[in-house]
Amino acid sequence: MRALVRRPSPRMAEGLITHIARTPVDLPLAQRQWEAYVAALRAEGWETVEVAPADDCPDAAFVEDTVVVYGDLAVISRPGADERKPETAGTEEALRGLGYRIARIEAPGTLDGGDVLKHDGTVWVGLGGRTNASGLEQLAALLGPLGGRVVGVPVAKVLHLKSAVTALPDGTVIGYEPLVDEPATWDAFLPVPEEPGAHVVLLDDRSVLMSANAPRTARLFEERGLRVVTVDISEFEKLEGCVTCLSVRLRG
Ligand SMILES: NC(=O)NCCC[C@H](N)C(=O)O
Repeated sequence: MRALVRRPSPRMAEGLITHIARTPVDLPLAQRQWEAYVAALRAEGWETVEVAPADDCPDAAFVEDTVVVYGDLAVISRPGADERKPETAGTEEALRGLGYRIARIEAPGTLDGGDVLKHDGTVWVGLGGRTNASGLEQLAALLGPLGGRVVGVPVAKVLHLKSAVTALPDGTVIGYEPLVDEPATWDAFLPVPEEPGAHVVLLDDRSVLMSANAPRTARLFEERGLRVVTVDISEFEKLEGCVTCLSVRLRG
């Protein structure tokens, strides 16, 4: 099991914000938090592969947004924010080097990986923020032959679909309800009591990685029989990032 990561840019403090107010980022702390995030993945058995740094791109650490990986296919994204478009070249190079087939979202399509939630053959794509209808249609055409069924979901209250919802190993979709546009999209929707609790990275079929900033949600997951690993990512949360954005898991 491998995961792509990308170290934070020295310009990270200039990262984009859309829905929250800017508060100063502590860069040395962000760098330590990133190292600890990578160490947590490794401790859980994930080999981490670093995408070449993109130091001129303040948001480069949010590597998830640059690609959607499905089976042996890497769909290189076309980020909705122009500032982030140069981030994709390094991701493409890394995945080509790992042997993935490469496809690309082309203009006028835009799509951020953070808008794409996959579970068991269904691929929900958030529309309204960084991803547009053309990006969704292109992704659907690329994943359809591989068995991926793409479903559009409105996103207006937060940056990305996965800023609102993610899925537990059993497919239960979790979200902090005030920020979820249409909770009824999912049959198995579980509201969580804290905003940073809405994001999990699946480590294996009974373990999740989540922000240290959501202790009540962590207890809720433990009561459901999950093992919870926490990381402090406060400096990334100041830029609307969450645990999912900092890696791309490669399961193939
Ligand atoms: N997948 C994600 O949720 N990515 C977070 C990206 C945050 C970054 N500051 C941005 O606005 O693009």
